[in-house]
Amino acid sequence: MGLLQFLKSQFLCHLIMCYVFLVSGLIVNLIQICTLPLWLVSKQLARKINIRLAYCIASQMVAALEWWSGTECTLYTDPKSYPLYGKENAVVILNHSFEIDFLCGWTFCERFGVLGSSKVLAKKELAYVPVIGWMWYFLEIVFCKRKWEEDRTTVAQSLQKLRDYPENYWKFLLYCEGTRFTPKKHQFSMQVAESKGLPKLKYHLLPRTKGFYVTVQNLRGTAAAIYDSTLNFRNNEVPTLLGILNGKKYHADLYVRRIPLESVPEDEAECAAWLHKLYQEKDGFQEQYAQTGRFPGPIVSPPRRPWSLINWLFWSCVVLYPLGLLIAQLLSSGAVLTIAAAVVVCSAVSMGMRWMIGQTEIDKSSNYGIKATALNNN
Ligand SMILES: CC/C=C\C/C=C\C/C=C\C/C=C\C/C=C\C/C=C\CCC(=O)SCCNC(=O)CCNC(=O)[C@H](O)C(C)(C)COP(=O)(O)OP(=O)(O)OC[C@H]1O[C@@H](n2cnc3c(N)ncnc32)[C@H](O)[C@@H]1OP(=O)(O)O
Ligand SMILES: CCCCCCCC/C=C\CCCCCCCC(=O)OC[C@@H](O)COP(=O)(O)O
Repeated sequence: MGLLQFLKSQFLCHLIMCYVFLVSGLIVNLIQICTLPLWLVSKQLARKINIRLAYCIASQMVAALEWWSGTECTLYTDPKSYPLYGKENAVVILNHSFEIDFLCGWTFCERFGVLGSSKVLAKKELAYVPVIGWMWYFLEIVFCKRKWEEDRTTVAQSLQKLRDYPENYWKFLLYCEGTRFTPKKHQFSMQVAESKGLPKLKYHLLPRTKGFYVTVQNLRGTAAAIYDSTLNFRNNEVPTLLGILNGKKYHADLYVRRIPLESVPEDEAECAAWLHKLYQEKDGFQEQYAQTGRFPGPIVSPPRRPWSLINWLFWSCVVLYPLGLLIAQLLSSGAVLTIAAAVVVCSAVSMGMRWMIGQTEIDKSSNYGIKATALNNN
C-alpha cells in the first residue's frame, strides 16, 4: 500500500472530509434559506441561484468519487445520441442495485454540465436528511410517499411545476423498481410478476409503472427523450460510499439508450406494458454484461472535469481555516472542560455523518416491496 492510499484509509482524513461536507453543506443550506424572499420577486432567478448552490454540495460527493477514489466511469452509447446529452431535458431510467448508483448518475450529470439542475423522484424520507435533503427542497425535487393514493396528485403537481424550469438541461431520474434490489425483494416481486403473467426478471425487481406513466404524461412536450440507463460494476465489485471514502477505486459501466419520448404510448395500460418490455430488455443487457463483461455498443466516454475538484478545494479552504484557528486556540487555552466539550461535539458530528452514510446502505433498506400487503394488492 502506497503512502497516499494509506492516508486515504485513515479515519482522520474521513473526519476532515465529512466536516468539510457537513459545514459547507449547512452554509449552503443557510444561503438557500436566504433566497426564499427572492422566489416571490423572481422565481426563475431564485431557481438559477439554487442550481449553483446545489452544485456546491453535490459536486463534493462527485469529487470524492472521481478525484479521491479515482473511480472510472465508462459510457456505452450510440455516438449519434451522444451530442444531445446535457442539451435536452430527459427522463432517466436506472436500475437500483448499488449503494452508489445515484452518485454514478451524478457523475455523468457533472460531465454533461447538468449536475446542479438534475432531478429525481425520491422517497419522502430523504427530504429530512440534512444537507442533501434540505438542498433538494430548494431544487424542487419530486418526493413520493410510495402510497399511490397520496402520490397520484402530489407527484403530478410537482412535475407540472417543473415545466417552466429555466435551465432546460436537466435530467429527471426515475428508479422504476421503487426500492433497492435485495434477494428477498426480488423473490417477492417475481411472485407479483408471476401472478400478473409477466416474464420473470433475473437482475431487476418488477418495475412500478404508475410513477413512470405520471412522469411521461406530465413531461410530454418538456422532456425530449427517455434515457434508458443500465449500470454495472466490473469484476463483480460491490461499491459503497465508505469504500469511496477509503479511497477504493471502482470501475462503473453505464449503458445508455436514447428513446424519443413520443414513442412511449399515451394509454396507461400500453405505457405499463412498454415499461415491462423495457425492463426485460434491460435484463438482457445485464445478462450480456455477466457473460461478456461489457454492454452492447461503442464506448463514448466523457472525461471528468476539474470543476468538482476546484469547488471541493474552495470549500475546504473556507471551512478548514477557521477550524484550524479554533483548535489552536483551544489547545493553547488548556481549558480541559472546553476541550472535552469539543471532543463531544466532534463525536456527535461523526455519529451524525455515519447515520447519513447509512442512508445509502442496502442492508438498512426499507421494507417496501416485501410487505405482506404487496401481494394482496393484486
Ligand atoms: C447520459 C447520462 C445518462 C444518465 C445519467 C444517469 C443518471 C443521472 C440522472 C439524474 C440524477 C439525479 C439525481 C440523483 C440523486 C439522488 C437520487 C437518490 C435517491 C432517490 C431514489 C429513491 O428514493 S427511489 C424510491 C422512490 N421512487 C420510486 O418509488 C419511483 C418508482 N415508483 C413508482 O413509480 C410508484 O408507482 C409510486 C411511488 C408512484 C407509487 O407507489 P405505490 O407502491 O403506492 O403504488 P404502485 O402502483 O407502484 O404499487 C402497486 C402496484 O405494484 C404491484 N406490486 C405490489 N408489490 C409489488 C412488488 N413487490 N414489486 C412490484 N410490483 C408490486 C401491485 O400489484 C400494484 O400493481 P398495479 O398493476 O395495480 O399497478
Ligand atoms: C465529500 C465527501 C463527503 C462524504 C460524506 C458524504 C455523506 C453523504 C451522506 C448522505 C448522502 C445521502 C444521499 C442519499 C441518497 C440515497 C439514495 C438512495 O439510494 O436512496 C434509497 C432509495 O432510493 C430507496 O430506498 P430503499 O431501498 O427503499 O430503502
